[in-house]
Amino acid sequence: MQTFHPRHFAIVPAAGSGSRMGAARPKQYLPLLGRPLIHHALATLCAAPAIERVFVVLSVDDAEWARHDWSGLGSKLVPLFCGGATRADSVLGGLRAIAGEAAQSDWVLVHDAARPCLAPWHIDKLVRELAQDEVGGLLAVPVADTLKRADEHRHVAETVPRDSLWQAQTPQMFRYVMLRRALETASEVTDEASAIEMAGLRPRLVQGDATNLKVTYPLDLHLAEWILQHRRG
Ligand SMILES: Nc1ccn([C@@H]2O[C@H](COP(=O)(O)OP(=O)(O)OP(=O)(O)O)[C@@H](O)[C@H]2O)c(=O)n1
Ligand SMILES: C[C@](O)(CO)[C@H](O)COP(=O)(O)O
Repeated sequence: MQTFHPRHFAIVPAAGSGSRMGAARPKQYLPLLGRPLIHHALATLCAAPAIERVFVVLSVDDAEWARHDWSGLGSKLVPLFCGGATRADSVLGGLRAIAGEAAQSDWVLVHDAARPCLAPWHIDKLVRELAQDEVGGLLAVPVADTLKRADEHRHVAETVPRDSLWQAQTPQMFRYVMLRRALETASEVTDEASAIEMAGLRPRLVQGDATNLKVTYPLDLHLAEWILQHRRG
């Protein structure tokens, strides 16, 4: 009997402006250890044996991609100039652009360009733990701090129980057709899992770790640099 093995594709949304970083150019192109920030996550994804192809979603008028040499990352890497106004629009644009290549039940791993410390073991764990899952899921870490909800004067209104609260990271891994349909109907979501939840499904939480941080503010660049410099293996 012939068995069908789903393939794994990566989509890397990289069409944001980095407004909270406040730099002169989008944060994905800021230098980090001598490379554009986005290079680090792309290198890890392109080197992952499980991943067939890595699609980078850039803004339609991105002028910076072509100024860098990506040839060292090999033939898996494909730029797509179809970013949208929001992260969700960019991911959906990428999914539509690869319609000819991805089969309905192939897996898609969506990973922020702004998370440069993605490691091979993050990808391996996600792919392994979700291999038999009906829905898919995401890397995440349990909340470690005590949580406060603020009132309008920035006084503590209440302490929020943190049991069962997790911080969502990327990659987030779902079947191609399920994710595309979910994003086509979802509104105002900040991650793929939210769109899947709105479709009535329950993504699985796969425990990651704090090193896979998102570079949002200037301090995060220093943290990312330190993590990459001190990483072993
Ligand atoms: N219209 C958008 C907005 C965001 N992103 C991407 O989504 C990821 C996570 O978003 P975020 O960290 O919020 O990036 P920015 O939108 O660039 O940052 P900011 O919100 O500070 O402007 C980033 O890799 C970013 O490039 C995207 O592809 N298209
Ligand atoms: C997808 C994400 O990285 C999960 O933490 C996040 O939601 C995207 O970041 P944003 O700052 O909300 O755009």
